[in-house]
Amino acid sequence: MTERPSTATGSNRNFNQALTSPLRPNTSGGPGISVTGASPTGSRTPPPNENRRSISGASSSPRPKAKESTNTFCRNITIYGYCRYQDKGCAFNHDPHSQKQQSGSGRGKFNVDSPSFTPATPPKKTISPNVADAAPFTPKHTTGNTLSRANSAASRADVLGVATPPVAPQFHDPNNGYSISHAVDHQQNYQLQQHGFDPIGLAENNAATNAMNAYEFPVSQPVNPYAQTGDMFFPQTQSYTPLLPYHRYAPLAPFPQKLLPFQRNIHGFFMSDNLREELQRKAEITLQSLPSVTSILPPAVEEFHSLVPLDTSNQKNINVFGYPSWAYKAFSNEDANPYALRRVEGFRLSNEADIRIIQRWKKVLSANIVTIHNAWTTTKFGDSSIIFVYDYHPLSKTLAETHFGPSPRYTTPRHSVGPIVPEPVLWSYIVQIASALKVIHSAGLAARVIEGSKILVTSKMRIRLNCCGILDVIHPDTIKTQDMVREAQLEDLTQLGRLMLSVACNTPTALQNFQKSMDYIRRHYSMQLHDSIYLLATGATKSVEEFIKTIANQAFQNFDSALHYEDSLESELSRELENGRLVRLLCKFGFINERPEFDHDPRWSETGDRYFLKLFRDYVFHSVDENGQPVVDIAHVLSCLNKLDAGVDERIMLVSRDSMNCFVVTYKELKRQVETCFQDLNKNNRR
Ligand SMILES: Nc1ncnc2c1ncn2[C@@H]1O[C@H](COP(=O)(O)OP(=O)(O)OP(=O)(O)O)[C@@H](O)[C@H]1O
Repeated sequence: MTERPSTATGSNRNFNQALTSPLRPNTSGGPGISVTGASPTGSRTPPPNENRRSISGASSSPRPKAKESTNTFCRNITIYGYCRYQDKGCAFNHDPHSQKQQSGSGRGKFNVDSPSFTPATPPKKTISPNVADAAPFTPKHTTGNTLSRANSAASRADVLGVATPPVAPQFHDPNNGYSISHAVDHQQNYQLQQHGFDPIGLAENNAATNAMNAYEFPVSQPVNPYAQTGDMFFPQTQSYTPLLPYHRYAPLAPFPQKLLPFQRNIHGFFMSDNLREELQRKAEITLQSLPSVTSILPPAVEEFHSLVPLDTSNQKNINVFGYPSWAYKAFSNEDANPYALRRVEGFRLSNEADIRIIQRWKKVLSANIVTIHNAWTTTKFGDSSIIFVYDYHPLSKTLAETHFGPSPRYTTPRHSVGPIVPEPVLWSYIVQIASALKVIHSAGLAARVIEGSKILVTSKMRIRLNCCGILDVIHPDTIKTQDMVREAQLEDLTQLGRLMLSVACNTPTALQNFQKSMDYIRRHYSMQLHDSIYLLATGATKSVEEFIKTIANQAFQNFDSALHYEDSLESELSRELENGRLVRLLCKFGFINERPEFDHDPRWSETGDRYFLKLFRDYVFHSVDENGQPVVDIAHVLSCLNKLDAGVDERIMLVSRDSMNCFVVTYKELKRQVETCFQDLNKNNRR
């Protein structure tokens, strides 16, 4: 479908009023310019005087005042060449000669019959040499039309994210010889009157219209295209001032593949499949539930319900806490969010004050610690248990499962004598755990859970200390004094060394033969890593601050990797940014298109502005090529929707399904129609 310029755009003002029936050609020359000639009814359009008569209900031409009747020439004669009421009581003047005299002698000095103007002195034919030094003309304001022209030429390039040079405005309609530049000028004048410099026009405009102006007057009229009064899809934000054309994609670095400037694959528009899959799996596992008939768990514990066990084995292990412990996922009644409940089985709280230390743990916030929220005792499990509430991290595994489980992440490489676990992985673990310990020790607490089974791997290289605070509640005697806390902090560092020894040697029993394990590390890793693990594991490191100084170079490396990862996530996010807007737009279309009835009007979605939106939907989704084959082109869809959302001035031609009518409209007008229709639907539904 080719885009055709409108043949008249000067009288857009009455567009909405003119659309009483979509099938009636728009003879007023509004933005929906009809290209058909005949009225659908085939009847003659009544003369204006006749119209007036039928509306007023009188049986003859309206009776003018006495003075008017003698002077005023009948308009029916001017327009139709005759007046059918001339001899039936029409009181206007029907004498063409008297009219000529009137126009010749009366109001206007110049008319079509006036002789052409001939200057008395012929103009000088030479141009002053000073003209060459005159300053070049620079337009004061950039208007939307400039943008529109560039956009129409770059329609596909826009959506493909290809930079296009500005296009010279060389539009011409060969059929009627009407230069589009005239239309553009009319349109421009109209816009200037309506939105640009006419204060009344500005005052009358609503936020939706202003939103469009953002693209016409990017510098002088910065307004928020998202701010639309009373629109639940675009909540109003005051502080945001857009200056860019929002319908164009601008990909952010880093770029995973090197493509030529004109190339763009479909993944360029959306987030990567891997990330999408990971997020979807996390969502899926978060929402997983157990059928209540098969569950032996209580239906609810305090405010938490829908408990799902997280343990992968049902063996009771008392190694860490001295009591068996179990982990469950559950949803809160209060905020509907998922949490991880840690139940310590068979524990009886002897002193209420012991549980208060959780208040101090709640304030320990670190990216490498699983945040604790609450703790209480319960008998809901048929025994006396204590429950600790933590953040839930879906799809996480413990460090022990990751490295020593049935399917470890790192295995002995074939034909290789190198280390099993890469050194950067070990440094990443060390830096992250040291960072968590720094926060905990600064708060005057000790972690006491530096164990493979109590460290969660929540994404590829991201680890968090789990179960912090539990030992402080169930064994309060071990941290009664400052010295005891200090000792526990040193023990944290020793445990870190031992854990890293095991991970580096890829066996949980590495400590049993300490010397042999250290030899392995010396052979396969750097001296810095060897020395760090040795000093930690032997208890020679006296504080976490001291330790952090010795690994500062590794901490910076880790920091740099984290920033790179953040960049790539931001790049992924930017690809989804536009999609959110487009989904909201499609939702609006869904509300409007094909609506069976609104306001007791079964034809609502087929008439007025809605008819244009229906044809636009056909243009976007139901186009066919020259062979009648459906055009399934997502770039076309994205391009159209983005331009509609931005409300650009580019024109498109919409053709009715029977091909009997076609209309030339701009995206800007369509956008206004979407807003109007949606607000109509929404006017009684402010929730
Ligand atoms: N906060 C949490 N968010 C999500 N999953 C968790 C959370 N805490 C624990 N898990 C998961 O629950 C499972 C059991 O955790 P747990 O700490 O009991 O490990 P374990 O190996 O069973 O240890 P133990 O033998 O000491 O009971 C693990 O797979 C772990 O990933």
